[in-house]
Amino acid sequence: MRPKVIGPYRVLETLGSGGIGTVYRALDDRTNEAVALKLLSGGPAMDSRAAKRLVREFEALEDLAHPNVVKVYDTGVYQSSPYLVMELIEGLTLRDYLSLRSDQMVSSSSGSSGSFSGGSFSGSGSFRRPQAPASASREANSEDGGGGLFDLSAFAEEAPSEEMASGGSGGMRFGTSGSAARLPIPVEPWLGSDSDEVDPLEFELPYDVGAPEPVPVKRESAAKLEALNRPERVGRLKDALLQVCEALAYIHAHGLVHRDLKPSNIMVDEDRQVRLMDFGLAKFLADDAGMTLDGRMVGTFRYMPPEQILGEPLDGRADLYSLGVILYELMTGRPPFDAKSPVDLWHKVLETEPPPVLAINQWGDPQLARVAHRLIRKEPDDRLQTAEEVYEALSE
Ligand SMILES: Nc1ncnc2c1ncn2[C@@H]1O[C@H](COP(=O)(O)OP(=O)(O)OP(=O)(O)O)[C@@H](O)[C@H]1O
Repeated sequence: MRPKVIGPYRVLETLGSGGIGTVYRALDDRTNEAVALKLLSGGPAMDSRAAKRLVREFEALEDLAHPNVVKVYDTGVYQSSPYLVMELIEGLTLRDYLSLRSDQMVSSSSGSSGSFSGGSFSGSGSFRRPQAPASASREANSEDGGGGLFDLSAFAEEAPSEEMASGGSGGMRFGTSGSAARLPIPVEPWLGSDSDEVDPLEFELPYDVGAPEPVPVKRESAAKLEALNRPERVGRLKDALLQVCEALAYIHAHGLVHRDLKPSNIMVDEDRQVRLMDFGLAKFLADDAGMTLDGRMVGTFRYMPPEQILGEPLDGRADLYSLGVILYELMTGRPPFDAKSPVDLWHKVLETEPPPVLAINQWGDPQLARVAHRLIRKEPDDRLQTAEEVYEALSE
């Protein structure tokens, strides 16, 4: 049941639940300021592990101050569960933001000003946040029993694009898990079954991405490609990525690696300002390792670089790999590697090359495609090396 009061904060509504807790919209009774309060809510077996994660999240965040990094204000303990108070972001996750049509944007420019409009806002102008389908992560978590080596939620928790398209043109799923409702946000039908089979060798790429896989690549339908390649959407994508690069450059300069970069951890507010969220997995490079202290692997498998899968030491280039996966996905509507089990996925990530972005989306922006492929290289040394370099490559 939702608490009414947590410390000096009055809980107003549930914003959503993630792998380690629930986020509430709350009011600071002392200042009357609206905040986001993340309350840790793991089961008994998860308590100490989750508590450590939250404390780490807070420690990593408390001294950070950057316009593209969510601000942490306070922390505390409520009924034996730690909580974290942060800046309330009225906005959308990057994926949902990019699925807005241009007529839902007040300004259709690709610059950094403008705001959302249309069905995505309530009458008061405040924003109703789409809920990541959390059921998969919760189920996967319980399969793991909370005590295994791997957190299976990491495999399932990032909603595949199909989730977005599941409502067809009727709308997008909202609400907490188990109580999904519909709000009238039309969603781009990116994915579906009507794809062409295309031999990747037919394509001449404007850059070297290594030998393409000798398997047919499913090219998306013209309608889906048109939606993905709308110039206004591509402009929004580039603008958001540049801001993510600024945030990453900042946290990397502070010796932090995010470790769990994914579209749901990137939010865009009404002014198109991007915030990097959820530093629960960030750790100082000094005590870096692929596992948490108690030997549990953390992170979201789909966005995990090979070195993280292998439990090797990580640096900022691990986040750049994740950024590459995000970019690949947002350009093609599908992840570079997909599989039904973590083991199959790891095998693919470690051993195989993904289809070239432009083989799936032949009208995709070649510059963005090039950046994506330069980020998802298996060897960290072969990638663009810093967030600044990515910023430059995106600005060319
Ligand atoms: N500061 C914030 N302001 C507004 N909404 C937030 C804030 N932090 C989190 N949320 C929203 O609350 C929901 C749950 O967030 P949470 O970080 O717990 O989970 P997650 O990022 O979806 O998954 P995980 O924590 O497992 O990576 C998400 O929909 C997220 O967008």
